[in-house]
Amino acid sequence: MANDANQSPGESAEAAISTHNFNAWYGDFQALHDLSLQIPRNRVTAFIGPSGCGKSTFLRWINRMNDTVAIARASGSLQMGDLDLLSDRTDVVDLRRRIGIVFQKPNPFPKTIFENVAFGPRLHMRISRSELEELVEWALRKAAVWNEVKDRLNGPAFGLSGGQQQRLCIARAIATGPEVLLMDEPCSALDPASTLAIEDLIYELREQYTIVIVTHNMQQASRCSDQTAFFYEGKLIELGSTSQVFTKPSNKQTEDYVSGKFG
Ligand SMILES: Nc1ncnc2c1ncn2[C@@H]1O[C@H](COP(=O)(O)OP(=O)(O)OP(=O)(O)O)[C@@H](O)[C@H]1O
Repeated sequence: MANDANQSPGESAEAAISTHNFNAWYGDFQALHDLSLQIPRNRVTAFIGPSGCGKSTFLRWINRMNDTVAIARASGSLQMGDLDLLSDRTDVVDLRRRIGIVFQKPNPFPKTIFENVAFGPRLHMRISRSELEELVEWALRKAAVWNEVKDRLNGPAFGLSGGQQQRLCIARAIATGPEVLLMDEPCSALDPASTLAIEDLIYELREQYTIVIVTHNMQQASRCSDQTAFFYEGKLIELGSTSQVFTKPSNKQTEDYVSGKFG
């Protein structure tokens, strides 16, 4: 794997998501301050920073998970192309089809392996049974888990290992044809072999998807991302190509964090 060190982050590639002067609160507590950044299309962007710095909050605003948090509010702009991600008029069901999310702990539905992947397409698309079967196979192949599950598609998803369940969740997320995949510490519950499998997958998937990964694992950010954003106390401190942020950070706080002095 290689980082895209020659790209000027967020500038030379077209932006999939852009935010300007974005602020977010939980009640009176301001969790994010004046964020302005671009997430380039078909790249992997890593969000790093110590616990509580607002990484997940930002991710949750991107696909409106915070709609269920009564005390959450935001200001500023957050756009996917022309689509205003903060508008009350935005169709949130369609938005979540376009922006998939994979969580820290694999969370398959209590259904069969097949039904986990078929769920989203059934909700969003009108397709025949044979088209659905093809789509499920395509998504499971793309998520690099097909060979392990092809003979047990009607078996329970909970019967899979943690790493397999997480790849199943990735298959479920891509089956509806999203443009963006958000991953909130997707490997933190996995063993090293499964982690490496998911990292390889993330790097391959970027050819078709825009990926944002939140991670506490510095090696992981440097292995599988093109650009890295360092957050601290709700502020974006530094954004650059991953190789620059890890080898020549321009900010002292970034340097201390990536070198393990705090966090
Ligand atoms: N539902 C909520 N209600 C109130 N405060 C919240 C809520 N969710 C998060 N916060 C607060 O917002 C701040 C940012 O939290 P967030 O989860 O975004 O941080 P994070 O950088 O993702 O942390 P971690 O790396 O530990 O997951 C923290 O101070 C947290 O306590």
